[in-house]
Amino acid sequence: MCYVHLKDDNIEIVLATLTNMNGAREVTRYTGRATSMRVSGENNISTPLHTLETLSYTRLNHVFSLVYTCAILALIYEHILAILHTTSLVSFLIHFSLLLSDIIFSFMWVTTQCFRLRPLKRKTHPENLPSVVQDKDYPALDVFICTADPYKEPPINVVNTALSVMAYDYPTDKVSVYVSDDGGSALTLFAFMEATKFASHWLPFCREKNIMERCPEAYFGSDHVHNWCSETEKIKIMYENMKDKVESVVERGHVGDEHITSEHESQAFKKWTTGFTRQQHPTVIQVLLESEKDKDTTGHGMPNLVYLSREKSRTSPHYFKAGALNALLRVSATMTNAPLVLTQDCDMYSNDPRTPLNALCCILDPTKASSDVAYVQFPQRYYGINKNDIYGSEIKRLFKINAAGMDGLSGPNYVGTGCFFQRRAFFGGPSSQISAEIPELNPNHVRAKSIQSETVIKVAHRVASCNYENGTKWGSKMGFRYGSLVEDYYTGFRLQGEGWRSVFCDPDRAAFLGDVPINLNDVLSQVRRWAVGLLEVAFSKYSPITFGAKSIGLPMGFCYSHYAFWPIWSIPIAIYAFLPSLALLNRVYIFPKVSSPWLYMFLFLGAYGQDLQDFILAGSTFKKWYNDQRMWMIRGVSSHSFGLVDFLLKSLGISAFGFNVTNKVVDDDQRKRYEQGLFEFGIASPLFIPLATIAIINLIAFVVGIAQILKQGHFDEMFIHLGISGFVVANSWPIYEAMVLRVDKGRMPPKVTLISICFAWALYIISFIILRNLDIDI
Ligand SMILES: O=c1ccn([C@@H]2O[C@H](COP(=O)(O)OP(=O)(O)O[C@H]3O[C@H](CO)[C@@H](O)[C@H](O)[C@H]3O)[C@@H](O)[C@H]2O)c(=O)[nH]1
Ligand SMILES: [Mn+2]
Repeated sequence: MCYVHLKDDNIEIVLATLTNMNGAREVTRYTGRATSMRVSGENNISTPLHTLETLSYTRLNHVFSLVYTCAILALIYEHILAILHTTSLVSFLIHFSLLLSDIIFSFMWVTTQCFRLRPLKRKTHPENLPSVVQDKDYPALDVFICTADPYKEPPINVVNTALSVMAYDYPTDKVSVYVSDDGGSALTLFAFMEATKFASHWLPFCREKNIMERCPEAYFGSDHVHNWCSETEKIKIMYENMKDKVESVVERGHVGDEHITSEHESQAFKKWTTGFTRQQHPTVIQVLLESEKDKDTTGHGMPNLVYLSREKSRTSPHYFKAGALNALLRVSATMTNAPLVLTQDCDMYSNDPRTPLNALCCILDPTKASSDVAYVQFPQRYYGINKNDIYGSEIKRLFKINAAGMDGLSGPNYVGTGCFFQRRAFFGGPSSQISAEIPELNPNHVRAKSIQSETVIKVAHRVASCNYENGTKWGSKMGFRYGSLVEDYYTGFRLQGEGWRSVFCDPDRAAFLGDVPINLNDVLSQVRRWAVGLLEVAFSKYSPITFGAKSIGLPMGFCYSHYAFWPIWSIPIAIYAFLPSLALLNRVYIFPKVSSPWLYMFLFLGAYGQDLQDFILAGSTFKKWYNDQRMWMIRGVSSHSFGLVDFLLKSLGISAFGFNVTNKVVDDDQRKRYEQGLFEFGIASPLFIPLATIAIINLIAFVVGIAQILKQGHFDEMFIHLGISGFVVANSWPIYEAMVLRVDKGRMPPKVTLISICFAWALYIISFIILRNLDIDI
C-alpha cells in the first residue's frame, strides 16, 4: 500500500509499512519531485494506488496574496482615517458601515486564501488494485440512499439511483443498498418492489455489455447507446413498463390491489394501516433482495436491497437527514455491518461503475489495521445544467476548487452525497474508538448470517425506533451529528476535529451526477436553508473559528469558517447594494476622499481576477463564471439575508426552520425557459423583493448620476458610486427583463414589482430625510 506525503514540491510515497518481528515499523519510501515522479516495479509495493500533484500556479497565488493583503490594510487605514474625521453621527455611521463591510470582505478573503495554500490534484490508479488486494478481499460496502417525499422526489428517480449503485463493478455479495424513506410512503416501497424485478435483468445486462451508464434513465436517454441490439430494445421496453407502472401508481396516490402480485408484497403493504402518516408511523423494514438467496436471470447473485422507513412520532425529534442516516447506520450494522459506507442523495446517480475502486485507492491500507482517512469525498456534479449555468448551479468553488484546496491540508468537507466513509469513523477518533450501547452496532461486530433472520429483524426494528437514541451518544459523539441543518458540513467538521483526515477524489469522468433546481425560488430556498445550517455551526460552541482552529489547526479552521460565516457576506453585499446608490441619489459622496479610486479598482479587479482564474483553471468558461458571480450577489441579498433572519428567529425561539426538501419535479414549460437561459421567477416569493428593490434603486441612481455628471461635473467624487451602481445594473439585467420585457409565466409577478417599487421609494425617502443636511463630501 502506498501512502503519499507532500512537502513543498517534493513527494514522498510510503510504499509499504510493515511491522517486523520486534514490533518495529519498517518503511519503504520513494521520494522525488512531485511533477516528475515515475514509480515503476514489478511487485505490488511499487504500484501506487494514488498519486498527488501540486499545482504550478500556487506560488504565484501566494505572492499575489501578499500584495493584496497590503492593499486591504491600506483601505482599512483609510476607512479609519475617514471615521476619525467625521463630524456628525450620520457620516460616522456611513463610514462605519463601509469599514464593517470591508472588514467582512477581508475576513472572507483571508479565509479563502487557506484554500489556496496547497491545492492538490489527486489521481487514482485502480488498475494497480489487483496487485495490492484481491477482489475477494475487498471490504464490503453499505450504500445509503435517502429520500423524503414521493411528490418532490419521484420514486422512479430514487429507483434509478439505487439501480446505478446496485450495478457497481464490485463483488455483488459485498454490496448492500439501504433506502431510507422519510416520506414513509408505500409508493416508494412499491417502486422498489418493481425495481427488484427489473434489476434481475438490468444487472446482468450491464455486466455483459460493460456499459458505463448504469442508471437506466441516463443510459436509455443518452444519444450514444452503443451496441443497440434486440436485447437492448427488450430491456428498454421492460424499463419503460416499470416506469409507467410506478408513475401511474404515484399519480393515483395509492397502490391498487391489481399491482400486488404476491402474498409477500401484500403483507408488506399491510403496514400502512389507517392512521399511518408521514409524521407518525411505526418502523417499516422490508428486505427486498438478499444476496445469498436472490439471483439474477443468469444465476449470478444480486446485492442486498433493504427498504427502511424509520419510526416517526410527533413527539420525538427526528433530526431530518442526519437522523435518517443514523437510523441507516444502525439498521445496516445489524444486518451487514460493512466497513465501508457510501451516502447518496436520492437524486445523485452513479455515473461510473468503477467508483468504489477509486474510493478504495484512497482509503485502503492493507498493511495497517486501519487508516486515519474517515471519508473519501467525490464532488457533486450535475446533469441538465443549461449552457451557461445561469444559476451558478455547479457551485464549482465549493465542490471542486475549494475541495482540492482542502485536500492539501487535512481533507475536504463532507458534502452529503457521493462520499465513502469508514464505518469506524462514526465511533470516535482514529485512535480512541468508543463503543455503541449495544454490541450489534459496533463496527467490529461480525455480520449476521441471514439478514432476514428473526433476531436480526427484531434488533433492526429496535434500533430504528424513534426513541432509541434517547440517552445515547448518537448525534453528539457517534454517527452523523445533530445541531445543524447542514448535517453534512457539520459532521465532516466534527470528524476532522476528532483527528480524522479526508480525501478528495475527482476523476475526469464524473463519479456521480445529480439533479439541480431550475427555478430561482428553489435555488434561493435551498441556499437559505444552508445559510441557517451554517450559522448554527458558526455560532455554536463548536465554531470553526475557535474550536475548529484549536482542534484542526488555523488553516483548516479558516476553511471551515469560510463556509460557516458564508451568510454574513450578505451584510457587505447589501450595504454596497444600497448605500452608494442612495447616497448618489442624494448627491452625497461617501467614499474616503484620500482614497484614490485605484485602490478600490485594484481590490475589486484583484479579487475578481483571482476568482476568474480559479474558474478557468477548473475547466469552466468566462460566461459561467460571470453568471456565478452574479448568483453570488443574488444569493447574498436574498438567501443569505433571509437565512440570517431565520437563524436569529430560530435562536430566539420565535420560529423553527426545518429541512425543506428541494423539489426535484419540473414542469416542461419551466424546463424550456431554463434551456433558453431565462431566469424563472413566476411566483410571488419574498426572496425576490430585495433583488427587485436593489435593481430599481441602482438603475435610477445610475441614470441620475450620469445626468449629474453631464450637467455639473463631480466625476471624481462620483466615480466609485457610479462604478458600483453600474455594476449592479449590469448584473440585474435578468431582473429588468423579467419585470418589464417578458410576458411568459416565468416573468416577475407584477405584485413583486409593485411591492419593490414601494420599498425603493420608501428607502429613498428615508435616505433623503437622513442625508439632506450632509455636505456633498462627507
Ligand atoms: O428529513 C429529511 C430531509 C431530507 N432528506 C434527504 O436529504 C437529501 C438532500 O435533500 P435535498 O432536499 O436534495 O437538499 P439539498 O440542499 O439539495 O442537499 C444538499 O444539502 C444537504 C444539507 O442541507 C445535504 O444533506 C445534501 O447531501 C446536499 O446535496 C435528499 O436525498 C432527501 O431525501 C431526508 O432523508 N430526510
Ligand atoms: Mn439535492
